Amino acid sequence: MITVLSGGTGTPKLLQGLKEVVDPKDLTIIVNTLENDYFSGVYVSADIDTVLYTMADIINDEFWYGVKNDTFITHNRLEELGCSELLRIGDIDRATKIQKTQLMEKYGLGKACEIQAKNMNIQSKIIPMSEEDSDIKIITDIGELEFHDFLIKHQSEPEVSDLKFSKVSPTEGVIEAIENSEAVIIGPSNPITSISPILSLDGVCDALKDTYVVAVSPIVGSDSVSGPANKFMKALNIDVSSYGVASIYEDFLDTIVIDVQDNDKKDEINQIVNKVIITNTIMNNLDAKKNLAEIIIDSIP
Ligand SMILES: C[C@H](OP(=O)(O)OP(=O)(O)OC[C@H]1O[C@@H](n2cnc3c(=O)[nH]c(N)nc32)[C@H](O)[C@@H]1O)C(=O)O
Ligand SMILES: O=c1nc2n(C[C@H](O)[C@H](O)[C@H](O)CO)c3cc(O)ccc3cc-2c(=O)[nH]1
Ligand SMILES: [Mg+2]
Repeated sequence: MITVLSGGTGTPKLLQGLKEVVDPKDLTIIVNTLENDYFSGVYVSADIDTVLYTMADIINDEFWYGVKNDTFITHNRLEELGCSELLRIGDIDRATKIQKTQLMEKYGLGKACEIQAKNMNIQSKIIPMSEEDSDIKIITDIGELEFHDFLIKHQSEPEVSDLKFSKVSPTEGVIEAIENSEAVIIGPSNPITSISPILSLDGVCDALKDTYVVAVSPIVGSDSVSGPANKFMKALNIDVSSYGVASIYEDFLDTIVIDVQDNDKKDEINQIVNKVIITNTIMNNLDAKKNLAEIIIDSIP
């Protein structure tokens, strides 16, 4: 069993490679839920839906959210009705979200994900990190912003001085998945708003210390490959580099995979992480995703 910790863009790219390299039924994916919220009366678990759609091969992988070739009839009509929604939710995507909302209210988010994964013929286990409501605020130079306001309305432009998120407890099965895994892969997701929320769950770090953990850095050079991870790390006075990423995970990390552009960082990272693998980590096509996945799997002792 291999467990993967995931957000909604970086790690899903890796998952497209991983599921070609290992049997999907040997994968358990623990997904960030910190930003989950209701939009237009529907529960949106953005990272979970991206992981579901990625594993079901229907993801819109231009944007890393929503279903490919979806229509936006309801989204556009809501706009005309003066009920414009912050997230551009497609019609097929909305159906999945409506069903998840109903299932969740009846059985909880964990069971809802299990039912939807089964309906999509997904062999891997997909577990939300928590079933509890959480909240994340971005403290910026224009005030305290909701995560999606910062990300979408303000296009991640404001300067960030801090982040605040609520503490939640792990979904049943999260700790057990880590304990029963021969390896845990921390994908190249945002270390602050996608991975750290999972690490902050009671029992996760201790469980990770007892298993083989390999992480892929989402930072290349002194910048994120995409998105605001660089701003969030800077706000928390963490070096915006693959070294900075290694320092976040160092208590339990066995191996880190960094990009060829970070060759000069190998020695300093080797001071805090046992093994440093240098390879191309820019996943622009399926071959690159499979290659990276193979290197990660081959690193498992
Ligand atoms: C908005 C975004 O959050 P989310 O959509 O949840 O995305 P993740 O946290 O899963 O990942 C964002 C993270 O991914 C890194 N990234 C993206 N593509 C690549 C790649 O090809 N290689 C690589 N090493 N990292 C990649 C990117 O730098 C981001 O930090 C968010 O928070 O950005
Ligand atoms: O930046 C955007 N992110 C959108 N996202 C992604 C969302 O902002 C995620 O929070 C980020 O990708 C970070 O995980 C959506 C996710 C969904 O599940 C459904 C619809 C959307 C729509 C948008 C959008 O219009 N713009
Ligand atoms: Mg996310």
